[in-house]
Amino acid sequence: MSSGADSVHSLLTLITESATSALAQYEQHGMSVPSLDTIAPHPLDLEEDVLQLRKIIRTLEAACDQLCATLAPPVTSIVNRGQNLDWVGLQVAVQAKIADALGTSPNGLHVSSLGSIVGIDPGKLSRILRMLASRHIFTEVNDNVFCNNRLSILLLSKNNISSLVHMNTTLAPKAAAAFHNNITQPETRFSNETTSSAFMQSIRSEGFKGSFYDWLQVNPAVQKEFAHAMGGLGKVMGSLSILHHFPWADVSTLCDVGSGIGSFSLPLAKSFSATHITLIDLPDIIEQAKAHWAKELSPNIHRTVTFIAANFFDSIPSQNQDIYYIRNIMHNWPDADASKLLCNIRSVMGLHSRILLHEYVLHTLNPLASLIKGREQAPPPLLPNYGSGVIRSHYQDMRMLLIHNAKERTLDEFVALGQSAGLKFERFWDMADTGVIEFTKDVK
Ligand SMILES: C[S@@+](CC[C@H](N)C(=O)[O-])C[C@H]1O[C@@H](n2cnc3c(N)ncnc32)[C@H](O)[C@@H]1O
Repeated sequence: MSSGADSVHSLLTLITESATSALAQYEQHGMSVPSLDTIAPHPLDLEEDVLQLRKIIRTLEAACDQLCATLAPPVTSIVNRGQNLDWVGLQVAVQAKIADALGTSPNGLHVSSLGSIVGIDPGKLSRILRMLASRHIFTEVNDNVFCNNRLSILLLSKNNISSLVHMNTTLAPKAAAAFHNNITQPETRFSNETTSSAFMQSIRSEGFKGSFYDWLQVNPAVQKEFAHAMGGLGKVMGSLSILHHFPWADVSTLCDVGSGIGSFSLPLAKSFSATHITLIDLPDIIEQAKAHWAKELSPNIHRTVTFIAANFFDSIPSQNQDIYYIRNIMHNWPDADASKLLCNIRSVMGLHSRILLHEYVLHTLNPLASLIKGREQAPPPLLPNYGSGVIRSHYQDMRMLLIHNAKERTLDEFVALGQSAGLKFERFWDMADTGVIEFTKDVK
C-alpha cells in the first residue's frame, strides 16, 4: 500500500494533467476558459458532445476531493459533508428568482434594493448569498452588493437547470425527513413498492396514495416544471454526447419510451432528419410534447413524428422499431416494474431492433472487479469508481430511493434485468457521467 505522501504526489500529477487537458479543450473551442465572474457562455458550454471534457473532469473532481480528504483534518472533512446547506440557499435563490432580479449588470445590486425586489429581509438575504458566493454561486462585488456569475446565471428562471435545482432542493429534502423511519419501520423497510417510498410516506398525511407519477398528475404545476427540469437533467448528465458516438445515420425508426417532452429525441430529430420518431408518454406529457415540438422544430423540416399517449406498463404501441431508446426511466422503477416494462418492449421488437438504456451506471469500489469492456478504469490512487468524479450518479441513486423506492443500477444489475426480460446484452457505451447499455432480443 502506498503512503499518504505518495498518494498526494500522484494526485497532484493527476490534477495538473487533467486541468491542463481541460484548458486545452476550452481553447480548442475558440477561446480560453472564462473566469468565474463571466456570465456569457463559452462555446464549449453550448456543445452537445462534451464527452472528452466530461472524462477529464471526472478525474479532476475525483483527484481534488481525494487530495483535500487526505490532507485536511478529518474533523473538518466529515463536518463539511454533514453540514452542507448549499441546497437551502439554492432553493431560496430559485424560488425568489434572485438571478432574474440581478440580471446581467456587472455592478450588481445592494441587498437592500435586491431584498425589496424579491421580498426578503436584506440582512437574511445577505447571509444566504454570501454562503452561496463562498461556493462560487453569485459574486459579492462590494460589501453586500451581489451580481450574477458563471454559475448563478444558470439559475435564471427561463433556464431548465433552475427547474432541476428547484425539483432537487424541494422533493428529496421533504422525503429525507421521513427516510430513517421509512427504512426501519416494519411496514416499509423491506418494501420495493414505489408507492411506499419515503416521499410518498411524507405526503400520506395529505391523504394521497399512489406513486410519484400519480401524484404529479394531480399537481399539474409541478408536473410541468418536472418535464422542463428533465431537459436540464439531460444537460447535467451530458447525455446528448451519444448523438455524436452512436451510428444514428443507420437508424430509420426510433421510439422514445417515456419520452417526456422529447429532451433527447428533439435534438436527435434536428440532427438526423430522416429518422422517423415516435414519442410515448402519459397523456398530459404528450400534450406538452406536441406543443414543445411545434414551437421548437422549424416548420421547414419536413418530417413525421408520432405522439402516442400510453401507459408503458400496459403495452408499447409501436412495433418493429430500429431503436427503443429509454432515458432516465429504469431508475424510477423497482426491478419488478422495470422488468415488466422491458418485457413489454421485447414483445414488440423485431429481430433487428435494439434497446438503448441511457442512465447513470454505478460501479462498486471493488478494486478487483473485472474490467467492463467499454469502460475506462480510474487511474490509481483514485477510487476504482472515480469517487467524487461520479458523485452525481450516487446522489441521484439516493434521490431515486427517497422518491420512488427505486435505484440507479450497476452494469451487472442492468444485464440481469435485461436477461429477466429475455434480452441479450450487446454493448456498454461509456459516456463519462452516464452509460448506454445496448440490448437485442434474445431468441435462444
Ligand atoms: C424521469 S422522466 C424522463 C423523461 C425523458 N426520458 C428524459 O430523459 O428527458 C420519466 C418519464 O416517464 C414518464 N412516465 C412515468 N410513468 C409512465 C407510464 N406508466 N407510462 C408512460 N410514461 C410514463 C413520465 O411522464 C416522465 O416523462
